[in-house]
Amino acid sequence: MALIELRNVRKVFPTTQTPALDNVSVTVHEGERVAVVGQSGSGKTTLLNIALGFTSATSGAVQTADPHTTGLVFQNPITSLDPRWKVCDIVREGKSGSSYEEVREALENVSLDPDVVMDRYISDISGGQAQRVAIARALISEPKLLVADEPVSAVDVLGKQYIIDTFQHAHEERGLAMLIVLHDLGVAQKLSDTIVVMHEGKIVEHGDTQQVLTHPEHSYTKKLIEAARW
Ligand SMILES: Nc1ncnc2c1ncn2[C@@H]1O[C@H](COP(=O)(O)OP(=O)(O)OP(=O)(O)O)[C@@H](O)[C@H]1O
Repeated sequence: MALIELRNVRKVFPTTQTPALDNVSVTVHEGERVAVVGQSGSGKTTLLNIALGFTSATSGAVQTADPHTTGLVFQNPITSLDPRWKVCDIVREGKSGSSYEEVREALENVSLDPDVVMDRYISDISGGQAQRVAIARALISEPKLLVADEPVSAVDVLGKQYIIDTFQHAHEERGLAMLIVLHDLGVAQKLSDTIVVMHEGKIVEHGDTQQVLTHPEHSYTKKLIEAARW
């Protein structure tokens, strides 16, 4: 069953002439992990916003994610989380009626020490820690699907590994499906079954992640892989 489906989607923002998305088709099936990669401005965030129903498509067919079974992680944890809230309240917000123990466990699952961070304000933790708090909030309700925009961008190498482990664990244990925007092809390789390569609003390559990354067909994908070696 499809959790998200975009078919031949086109998006033209009123203020710009060039389409942000041009004939884009992406499906996320139950238990499937789909990574969207491409350089800045290629349309990745627009694709997520349409998949979530936050932005409407100019044309094409869209089955949006079910908000009741979807966890969300936005691009910038510092601006997407209210700095006046405590960590424990942010995480609790992810599941109404969640207990103290559940909040502690959700923080432990992203390798944050609840004793250290629970009562801190978002303004008093690092960007990388805030990103992990956002992930704890998204996963506390054990959603079927995770939609995330650059969830590892603000974290250091170790933090990145913790997050990869958390996502992998949720996928293996309970079949978490994902639609995830990533800059880092190495992370995409570890975290996705299917990869979508975007360039200037178009999908230039789309298929099995290992196949695409080891045998890219499009020159743009080859360039991205080449650039990632540095
Ligand atoms: N609200 C908007 N109004 C007008 N143009 C927009 C709007 N949002 C995005 N765009 C344009 O659509 C194109 C795709 O933007 P989008 O944010 O989807 O790219 P992206 O791949 O997510 O980039 P990044 O990696 O920098 O987040 C860009 O040219 C951008 O300027």
